[in-house]
Amino acid sequence: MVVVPALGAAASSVAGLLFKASSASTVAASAGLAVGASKLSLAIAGAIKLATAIIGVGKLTIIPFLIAAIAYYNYDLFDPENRPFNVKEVDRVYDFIIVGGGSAGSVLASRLSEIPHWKILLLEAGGHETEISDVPLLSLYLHKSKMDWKYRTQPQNTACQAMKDKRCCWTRGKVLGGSSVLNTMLYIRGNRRDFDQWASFGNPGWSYEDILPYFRKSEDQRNPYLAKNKRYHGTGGLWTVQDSPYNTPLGPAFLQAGEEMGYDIVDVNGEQQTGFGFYQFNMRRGSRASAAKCFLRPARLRKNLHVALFSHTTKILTHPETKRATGVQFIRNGKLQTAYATREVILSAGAIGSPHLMMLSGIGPAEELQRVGLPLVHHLPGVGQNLQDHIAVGGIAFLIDYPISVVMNRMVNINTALRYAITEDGPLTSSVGLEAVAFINTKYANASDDWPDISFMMTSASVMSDGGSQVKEAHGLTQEFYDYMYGEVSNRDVFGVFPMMLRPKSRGFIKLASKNPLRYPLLYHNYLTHPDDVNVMREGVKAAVAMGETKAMKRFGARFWSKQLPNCKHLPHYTDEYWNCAIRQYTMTIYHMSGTAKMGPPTDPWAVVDPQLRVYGVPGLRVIDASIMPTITNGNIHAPVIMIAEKGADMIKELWLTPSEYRKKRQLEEPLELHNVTETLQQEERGTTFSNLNGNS
Ligand SMILES: Cc1cc2nc3c(=O)[nH]c(=O)nc-3n(C[C@H](O)[C@H](O)[C@H](O)COP(=O)(O)OP(=O)(O)OC[C@H]3O[C@@H](n4cnc5c(N)ncnc54)[C@H](O)[C@@H]3O)c2cc1C
Repeated sequence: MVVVPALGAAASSVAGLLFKASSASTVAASAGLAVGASKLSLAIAGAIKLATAIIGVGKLTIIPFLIAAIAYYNYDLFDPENRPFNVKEVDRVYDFIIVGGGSAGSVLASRLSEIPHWKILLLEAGGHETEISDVPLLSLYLHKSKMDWKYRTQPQNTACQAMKDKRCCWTRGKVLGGSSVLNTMLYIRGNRRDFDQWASFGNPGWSYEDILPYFRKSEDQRNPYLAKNKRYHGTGGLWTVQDSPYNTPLGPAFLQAGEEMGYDIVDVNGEQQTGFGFYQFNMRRGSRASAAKCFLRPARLRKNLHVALFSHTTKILTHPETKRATGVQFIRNGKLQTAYATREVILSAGAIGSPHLMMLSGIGPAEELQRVGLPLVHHLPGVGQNLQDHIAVGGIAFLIDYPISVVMNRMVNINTALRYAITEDGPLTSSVGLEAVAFINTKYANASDDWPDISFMMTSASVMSDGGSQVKEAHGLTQEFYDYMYGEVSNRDVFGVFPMMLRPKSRGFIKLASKNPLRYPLLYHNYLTHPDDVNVMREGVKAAVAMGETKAMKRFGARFWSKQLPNCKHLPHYTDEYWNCAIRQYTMTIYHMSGTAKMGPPTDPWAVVDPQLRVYGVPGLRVIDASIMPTITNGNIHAPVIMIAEKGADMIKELWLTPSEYRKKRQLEEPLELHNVTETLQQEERGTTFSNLNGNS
């Protein structure tokens, strides 16, 4: 907890109000406790100041009250497992330097610092997460805040035509925990074929059977029914996975709609991906379980881990002859500083940050570096290429007749704030209304493959549910577009479906804008430039609209908000031509940028890292984050990123520990469940069935 000595008037009065209103006033009557209470009061006021400074004041009037309530009722703010310490001074030399304390970087710092004789430095450009970033319903308030890098793509005419300047907003976390602090916490692992395909590209060790133990390793599955399925799920890991504590009647209805459409109800992270199911979330007791919280906090007392916040890395240092990565330069407290790594530098700066930093350090396409006047260290044409993302179409909403959906001005009030703070449930634990998921096949997918090409993200809310205050801003929609399309249905009860295209064939890229490390790179999304993507996306939209016609959804009076989009009005509604135009207007990123430093064999000229995630031609440098995906996985990518980091950490240990040290560590780590799995597999080989363990049955 950061305590800010000079209190703002609003902060003090909310903290005071809370003390008066609560039974604590009686307790505080005792002199000893009064001291503690005044410390708590200071802490509450400090938390309010910090969170409002980061997120912005006045966006939501309930915020100061909510923070005060959380700080007051939440014992874990004072728990020893609190935020990691931010080192005052960075030492000169470490064994490993990790650049970027995001999803992957948090896992790596945690796992590598398990080895007491290794000294680790974690450099993060942002600061700490706050009480407000913990609240699932409010995650959209974090977009465009100080925790967001606030990237915008270059204007292109294939997508995002309804956005300001025709530029898509690419939110990325600039905070310890990275994008895991801003994301919607959906826990989806992808499809076994994704990883088998990675292996088939020439990446041994990355097949589904190879990587499945790493998913289980980090997982702490809190749904007892799913946890029984030990082949697919782990318990006792650092990363909590739980069901949503809050659902509306629309979630179960959506599953019934799936059955009407002929799909199974499945555990989408289990045996079969195709089908409908409730989402699971990376939450712990209703609050965000960010990568920083789950992986770094348990390591905060380790002396061999130095976490340096507000440290913007500007360059990877390399040896002039061997090209070996020797350290990094970074800006902290306005000063350019240097730290050296005796073993490895690991880039975990994300799919934009990692290739950007490589190019700034002379590692990338030679002609690109020459263009901006940077000296070449190593020519690697694939750096910044192969950019992939998942897109959906925004604004697909269905009006309903009952006051049951997530309408923000009804959901966020003093009662729900107190309920969240005291009982850790209620509407504020809803991840912006996301409730259920479907993996379906359009006519372009082979249904017998169980490799669906569209995912429905079902929400009990849509763009109009907050009266145009946050979603519109986060997505960068123009005011005219919002007013024309949704003005008349602002704050009405609706549910929404985002049809997300799972395996895009279009590829974007990242270029340097300048050799100044503080200037953002140029981002080219290239969405919908491949005709197959247009076809799949269009069919996905048609399927989403059809879903609203099921009996299960009609029970609520569901009717598609069918107003024609301003740029497509000239085309007959509901035709393929109309939808082909519509998908280019409110094109919505699902924030899954990946692939910009892809893994591949030495024979692949576009590969940036080898299957051990070591950068080709630059010894001592690895990339471990979303950038290394050769192809994007079939679903939201956070769980795969955590898996990549778990596997990456293990490969580093295997290289640098002696074989006996490594074996000992693995034996200690291997959780009980893995033994059970081996046993179960042996039983299966002997002919016993698996069905009693299968969460889908
Ligand atoms: C709004 C949003 C919603 C999402 N929702 C979901 C979801 O519900 N489910 C899901 O599966 N996925 C979701 N994702 C995607 C998922 O969160 C990301 O793919 C994942 O977090 C990426 O992890 P990473 O480690 O590659 O990068 P990040 O987590 O982005 O980490 C990169 C870190 O590096 C730091 N950094 C960058 N450059 C530098 C530098 N030069 N010096 C120092 N530090 C630097 C950054 O500040 C950041 O902390 C979402 C993402 C966003 C943004």
